[in-house]
Amino acid sequence: MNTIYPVVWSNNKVLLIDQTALPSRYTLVEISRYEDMAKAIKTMIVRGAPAIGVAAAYGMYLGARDIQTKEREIFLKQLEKVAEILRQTRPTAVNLFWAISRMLKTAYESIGTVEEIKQILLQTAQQIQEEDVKTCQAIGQNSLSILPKKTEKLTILTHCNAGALATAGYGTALGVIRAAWTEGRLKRVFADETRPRLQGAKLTAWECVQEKIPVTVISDNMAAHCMQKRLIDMVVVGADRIAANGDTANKIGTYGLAVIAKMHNVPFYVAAPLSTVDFNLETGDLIPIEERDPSELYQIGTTIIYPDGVDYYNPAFDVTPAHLITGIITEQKTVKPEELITLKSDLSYH
Ligand SMILES: CSC[C@@H](O)[C@@H](O)C(=O)COP(=O)(O)O
Repeated sequence: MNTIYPVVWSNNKVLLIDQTALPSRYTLVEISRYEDMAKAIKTMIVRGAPAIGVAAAYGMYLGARDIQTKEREIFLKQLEKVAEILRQTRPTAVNLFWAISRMLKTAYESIGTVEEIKQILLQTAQQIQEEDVKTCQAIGQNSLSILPKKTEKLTILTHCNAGALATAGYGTALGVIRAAWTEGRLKRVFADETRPRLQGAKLTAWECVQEKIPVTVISDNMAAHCMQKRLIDMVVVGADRIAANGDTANKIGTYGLAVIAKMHNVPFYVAAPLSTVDFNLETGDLIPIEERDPSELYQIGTTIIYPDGVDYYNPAFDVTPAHLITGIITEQKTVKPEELITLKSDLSYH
């Protein structure tokens, strides 16, 4: 079950759950203009690769809606500008670019008046959103066959938030966890806190509490200890962009987790829709890595926690090499990273 929808189309505007306010406040932000959607993506009011894609698709419609022309060519030219602003928001999650390309392709291929094209764009954004929920549910179902075979219930560790909040609903890594919970296979989730923005502690833990899934939050540097103590049966994480060879960009800290999982023989799975695979990139070192403001590191609330005079480096993502990944769980099936290429045919929007 899942009743958390981070992006909702209602009364001609988009409502976003403000993920920067959770878990202390549950508030909705209304978005009626594409510029505000771009800002919401950049400031992480909405975040998580598939959710960013859905938000950008609605952003494209909002931008299209405000274009004041009946001339198709002028309309398409202005829509390209909307696309460019939305593309500038976050560089790593490929779902953003995938959704924008799909919306643009739809506009170019639609016949009819500008007003009719606008309506088709709204329908396409809604379709992207509906497809994503189904995709996540399929990922959850496909994961049931790869869950470690044990008579006892499983403890699964996850990093960051790849849940309903990070998708259109249900989640990818948390979709796997939801499916295992529903099947009675799950004992408990271990959620990495996920410095510096704490998506694990704030968002994954919040989602688990909503669904009454037992959750233990640990700081990131406790994961190795937990694996050494054999507290963890499996690791499952989401992805922001997967290269053709299976190298996977995900929230900073994922790579370290994969290294220690390998060291302790704990299976390490990536759960992601095919819209997160970028077959244009041969290997993970070509994936652009977002660097965010250093205040995310040195400031907790309004308190500065580092001394003056230090330098900062704040990459938001890292790349886990394919050889550390046990399998990639997609909506079609679970594959070894080197088999990912066999699923290529479905990807017409990159
Ligand atoms: C299903 S979401 C997968 C990833 O997007 C998620 O693991 C992640 O890294 C999110 O990063 P964020 O910076 O919070 O957008």
